[in-house]
Amino acid sequence: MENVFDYEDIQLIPAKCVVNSRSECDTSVTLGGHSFKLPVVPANMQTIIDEKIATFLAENGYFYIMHRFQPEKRISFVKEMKARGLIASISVGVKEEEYSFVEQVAAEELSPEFITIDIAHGHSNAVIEMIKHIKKHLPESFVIAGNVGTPEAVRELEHAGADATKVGIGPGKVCITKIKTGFGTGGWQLAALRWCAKAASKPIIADGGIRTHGDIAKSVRFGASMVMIGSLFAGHEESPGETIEVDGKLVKEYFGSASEFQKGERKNVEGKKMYVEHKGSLKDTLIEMEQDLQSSISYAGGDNLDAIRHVDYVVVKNSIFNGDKVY
Ligand SMILES: NC(=O)C1=CN([C@@H]2O[C@H](COP(=O)(O)OP(=O)(O)OC[C@H]3O[C@@H](n4cnc5c(N)ncnc54)[C@H](OP(=O)(O)O)[C@@H]3O)[C@@H](O)[C@H]2O)C=CC1
Ligand SMILES: Nc1nc2c(ncn2[C@@H]2O[C@H](COP(=O)(O)O)[C@@H](O)[C@H]2O)c(=O)[nH]1
Repeated sequence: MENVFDYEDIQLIPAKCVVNSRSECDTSVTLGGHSFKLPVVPANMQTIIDEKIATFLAENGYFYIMHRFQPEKRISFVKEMKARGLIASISVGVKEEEYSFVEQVAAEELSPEFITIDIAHGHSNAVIEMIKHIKKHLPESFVIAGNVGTPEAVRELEHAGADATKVGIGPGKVCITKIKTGFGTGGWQLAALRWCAKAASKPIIADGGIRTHGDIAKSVRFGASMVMIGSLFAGHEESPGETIEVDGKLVKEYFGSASEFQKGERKNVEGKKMYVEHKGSLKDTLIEMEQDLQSSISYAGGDNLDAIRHVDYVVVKNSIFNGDKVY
């Protein structure tokens, strides 16, 4: 790994515009045979998504991945989505009970369109075995496996049958893995994405570290088919996190899936809780993301996401914000 950089160190270089209006630019992406409005998916975390948000996203053409932290609700969730003609997209872990869960889903002939294997250290036999188990019992489901941070891991999970891999160990806003373990892609997530994408033969989902809408375009440039985002989606009216008032201002909680708040105990804690400013409706953020990405496409000199994948870039070490606050 010779070139190490992160989102804030990169600027994409504009190419001649070919559209008359940014509204001509198409931000849609295809994953698993389905087309989605944006290459963006809210993180499968309990303070980011719930059944109501998942339904809203599916009804409006956005990709979603439901979290796995209320395991008893997953079967009824899949049934409900199927009954409404919506895509079913759920998460699983790798513990013993998840094997029988997959078998139960198969026995009920539910076959969710997407299943994400969601663990911290995805380059493991536990994930490889779970990929094989899902592919055996639910061959129609598109399997996303992660998280990983190396080309070896991407290749191994793809070889085991994963249809996409999720890249990002430790770059998350509420992540403390890098501090507690010394490992991960925190601080060089964009370079890690590039490194992994070069090895991938299937789609890659960039996960964690997105702080601005421009970072979505940068992820696409460096090989992401889809971008998973937590903190930017926290704090909306609809967000499941608790709302509290601090100094007369409304804020909402956002906590890590490996935090004590998720786990209910202080064991192997690798996540923390923060409060984010209350920021209006999720719908408005999605619209703004789409407009900003349309603008990115126009700067890339094209009219769809593919244009971004081919633009030049410069590395401007830690200087692009020029002392400005991000927002
Ligand atoms: N993207 C990221 O950087 C990170 C994300 N997370 C998120 O936190 C949640 C909980 O993750 P996770 O703890 O993996 O899930 P689980 O608590 O479901 O653990 C999954 C299994 O993997 C084992 N395990 C966990 N970490 C390791 C490790 N480093 N080495 C070997 N075995 C391990 C666990 O056993 P045992 O607990 O006994 O070790 C358990 O059997 C997930 O949603 C995950 O995405 C967590 C950390 C980093
Ligand atoms: N190390 C940890 N990473 C976590 C935890 N909970 C979630 N995550 C990861 O963060 C991203 C979201 O990142 P953001 O920068 O957009 O906020 C999420 O998708 C997970 O991969 C955790 O407890 N510890």
